[in-house]
Amino acid sequence: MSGWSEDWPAPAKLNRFLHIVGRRADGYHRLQTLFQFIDRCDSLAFAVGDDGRIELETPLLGVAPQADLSVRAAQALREASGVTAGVRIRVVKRLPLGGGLGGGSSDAATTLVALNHLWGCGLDVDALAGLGLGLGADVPVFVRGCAAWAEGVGELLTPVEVDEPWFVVLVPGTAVATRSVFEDPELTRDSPLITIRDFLAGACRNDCEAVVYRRFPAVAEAAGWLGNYAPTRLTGTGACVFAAFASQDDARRVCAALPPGWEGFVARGRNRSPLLRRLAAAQR
Ligand SMILES: C[C@@](CO)(OP(=O)(O)O)[C@H](O)COP(=O)(O)OP(=O)(O)OC[C@H]1O[C@@H](n2ccc(N)nc2=O)[C@H](O)[C@@H]1O
Ligand SMILES: Nc1ncnc2c1ncn2[C@@H]1O[C@H](COP(=O)(O)OP(=O)(O)O)[C@@H](O)[C@H]1O
Repeated sequence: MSGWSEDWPAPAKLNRFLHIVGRRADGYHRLQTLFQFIDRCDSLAFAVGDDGRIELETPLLGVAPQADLSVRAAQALREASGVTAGVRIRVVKRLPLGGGLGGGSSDAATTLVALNHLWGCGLDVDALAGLGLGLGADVPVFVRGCAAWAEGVGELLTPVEVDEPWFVVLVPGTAVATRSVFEDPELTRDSPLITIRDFLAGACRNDCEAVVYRRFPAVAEAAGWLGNYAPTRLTGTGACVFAAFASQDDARRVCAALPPGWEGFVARGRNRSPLLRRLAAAQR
């Protein structure tokens, strides 16, 4: 086995808005959303081996190693590329599970991009994004690494450049299962299509909020508290909520005022994922 690689970042994302605009024949919901990265990341390291085994050194509580999205990504890449090498994977987890920050999807994307390089698979970014889509709807945007306007179930991506504010992100102590939100009979499923111009004019929201705030009072309470400082929105299907601020100092002041026992952090919006910079450095 070779030594451990240096760290590879797996950033979180925010859904700056999320509209549900219809449903596919297979029951999946068609969305419109804008994905932007934030500079809050899990960190992954890899030790390539020649015994063909894919192993996770850092299993998550409640997730079997074989079900971990980093392991599933490594397996998918090995099958698609035909390489016979193995790998040990180490994840320093900073992103909450079931928080709507896409941590699992981002871990999968970073594994695909890093191992494509470390194993020398030679797949191009379209092939990696295609593999990622088989693991989760949010994986392709993390593989491509550009903030994006997304349609379909999140796989039809158009890169965008939008403002990169400082955000306060609150992490209510509860995980929201994406499936349970999409199954709720009261979910809005018929939002009209909007344009990027509508988004820029502020004509957007997150259609999951009513359902999530009703079912998870702790999320509603977090949104209510942050809403006293700035317009607040749910990311994805939650549980995290966020608000934008003009400066890091403004965002820090709000975070410093969090009630005791509440969790939150300050992070900067990013149109380019730090994963792209890391890959470029590895290729130099
Ligand atoms: C809606 C988003 C927005 O970012 O929510 P978050 O998960 O980030 O909160 C994501 O696209 C979520 O993508 P992902 O987290 O990969 O969802 P999956 O695990 O594939 O979906 C879990 C279940 O939710 C339902 N589902 C998911 C996505 C979708 N567009 N329509 C659906 O109906 C399906 O029943 C699916 O089996
Ligand atoms: N490496 C991983 N990191 C986080 N969650 C994972 C991972 N692998 C599998 N999962 C599973 O995926 C679920 C959703 O993960 P996550 O991406 O954190 O939430 P969300 O999709 O709400 O942003 C988790 O609750 C967990 O069961």
